[in-house]
Amino acid sequence: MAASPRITRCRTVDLRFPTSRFSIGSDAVNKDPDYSAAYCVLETDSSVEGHGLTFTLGRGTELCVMAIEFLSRFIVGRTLEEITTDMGAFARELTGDTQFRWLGPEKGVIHLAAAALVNAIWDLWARVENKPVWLLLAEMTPEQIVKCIDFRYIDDALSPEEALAILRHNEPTRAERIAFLREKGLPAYTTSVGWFGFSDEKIRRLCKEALAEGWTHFKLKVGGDPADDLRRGLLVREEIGWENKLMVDANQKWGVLEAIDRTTALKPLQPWWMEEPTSPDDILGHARIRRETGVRIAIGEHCHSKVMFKQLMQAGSIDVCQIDSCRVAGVNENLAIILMAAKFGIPVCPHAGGVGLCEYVQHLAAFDYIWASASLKDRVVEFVDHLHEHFLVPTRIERGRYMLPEAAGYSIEIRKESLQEYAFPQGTYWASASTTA
Ligand SMILES: C[C@H](O)[C@@H](O)CC(=O)C(=O)O
Repeated sequence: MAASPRITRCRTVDLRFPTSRFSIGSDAVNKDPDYSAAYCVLETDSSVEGHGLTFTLGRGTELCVMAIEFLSRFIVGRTLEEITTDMGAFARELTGDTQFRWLGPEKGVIHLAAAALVNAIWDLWARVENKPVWLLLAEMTPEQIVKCIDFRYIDDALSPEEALAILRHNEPTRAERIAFLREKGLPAYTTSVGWFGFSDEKIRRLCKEALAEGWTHFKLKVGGDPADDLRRGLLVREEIGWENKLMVDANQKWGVLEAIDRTTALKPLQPWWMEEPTSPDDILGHARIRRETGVRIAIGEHCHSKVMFKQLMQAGSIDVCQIDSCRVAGVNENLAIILMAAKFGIPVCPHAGGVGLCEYVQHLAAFDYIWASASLKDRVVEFVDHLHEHFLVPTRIERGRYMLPEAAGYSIEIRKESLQEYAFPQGTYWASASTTA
């Protein structure tokens, strides 16, 4: 058996992509954001590399790059086998260091950096095994999966024994779900029709095009003028009808009291969910909004740890669990969240609105179906049509469904040409932009 590759170096790239000028509800990103990512490549003493990234939105990416370089000291010099023999211990080592915890714990830039590195290890592992990450997970044993999870702060909600019971219950029928996914793919929804800044005509055109492509679930940004939110929502309803699903996303725009009023005011749209109506840290606030409006609440893209998700589930704050591939510390922590959601009977509808998030999260949604929930009921994976051309294995969407990749790895390797063009600030795009500024 070939020796396990030893990680010799972690290369990092600050990537910034000038995107079409869209905007979303929260003011923080209403100023012409550029999609961006802190990207890392784990070089090894073999020909195989591991690739990972953490998504950012235009500002501060260099801080994530610095944090990745800082944390990579835990990885460089070790063999893949040393790390993957106990992935749970590795995850705790990367996120639980007594000194790094003062930069968190398990939140902020240091946690985003851990996400990029953990995901890069999974990419490397899957490449060595010559499988996509979703299949690497699918072919593990329940015991191997549980060993990837650090239960320290969640065992009051999900114990290792409970996780094992869920996995062992679903193991006998695993093969049929793998076959189904390979044939039918994962149901998805589109966010691409309803960004702020789109004219009515553009929204109508995009809705018509999406319907023709087979989309049945549509997400609209809200959080602007109340009357205009409702007007735009009714416009989308005119185009998609009432049998298709419409979700609304406020991107943390309101305080709790206003969120209750604004969510209630949008009930004529029959929203399938209201997403991020208030601060993602406000667990009790989301419970109150859910209780007082009766509208399904979706949250997760800015929830920084499994502990946040645990509390949202325990407090009755959440109807839809929107995991994000690199907001928490990568695959390991998301396995914990997905299994917790399965225990609480909460559907996982992953967030994927950014650079590489779609490419990443299809693997995690497959894990949920194969091993955790064993159901696709009320489960849709987000899709946005941004920047897939920069990836060697871009997402493949057919009739509103993700068709799973068979290429080895985590689908996150970025083309060399894109790295050369959009590395910041030395990439050819930014070099020419600064000369013309
Ligand atoms: C701004 C990003 O594209 C994205 O994260 C927006 C968002 O909130 C989403 O749900 O997607």
